[in-house]
Amino acid sequence: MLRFDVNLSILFTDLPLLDRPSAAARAGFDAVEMWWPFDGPTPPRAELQALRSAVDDAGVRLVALNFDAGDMPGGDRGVLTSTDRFLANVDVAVELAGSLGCRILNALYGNADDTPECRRAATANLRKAADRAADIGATVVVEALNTYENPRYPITSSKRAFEVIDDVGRDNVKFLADLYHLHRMGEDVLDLIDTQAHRFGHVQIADDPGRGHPGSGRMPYRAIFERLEAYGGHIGLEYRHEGQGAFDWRTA
Ligand SMILES: O=C(O)C(=O)CO
Repeated sequence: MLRFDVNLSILFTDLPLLDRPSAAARAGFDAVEMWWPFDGPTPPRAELQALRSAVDDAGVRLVALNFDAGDMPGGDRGVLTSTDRFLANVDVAVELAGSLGCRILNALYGNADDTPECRRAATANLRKAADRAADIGATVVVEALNTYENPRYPITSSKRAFEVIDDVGRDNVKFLADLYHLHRMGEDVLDLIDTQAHRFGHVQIADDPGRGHPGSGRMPYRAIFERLEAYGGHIGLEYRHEGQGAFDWRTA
């Protein structure tokens, strides 16, 4: 049986952050995920507690959380190679995730040049994040993004993401298979699932073109969902929906 969660950083965005968990629950979702929702790596404890309460009170489960990734609306896509900022966030993010039973933490690589120096920093910082995440039994995931919407992001294929993961060499560092980004980059997502699903730490979906709900584009979602039955983890709904809330195509 497929388990879906809704990404509250791209859906329900017509509502204030703290109202989104309960809106997701009312829409029939029991699991949520989000990009780092705070300004900066170390928000005030009161803001962290307010988010915990909003998730708990809504009766939904946080199943995935991004580490601090900078100004996402402004085009940042991670701070992994900005060592001081990334490491300042690791304890905070892991503590927040742990307090909510969240076991997936997404470390976006950042708009960094793919130089040997950046690769060394990313590898070292992912190891630190992985070792801290292991304290709560969590997995750190590495995501590939498409170049059309993320022109400065260097991890743009499953192959390059697997290289990053292999360099880190930690069992709890795995791949975030965002099928929309990968399909937009021309990857055969059906073959990827067939051959690499054992390396997936998390899956996110949207349709291509348009990044709308499954069925709004040309991706083979019937075949994708058949193959994901064996995956077992949550599938993050990370699509755009122009109306209020989240369009739940499953009930369409
Ligand atoms: O920035 C995006 O498009 C993402 O998918 C981040 O997880």
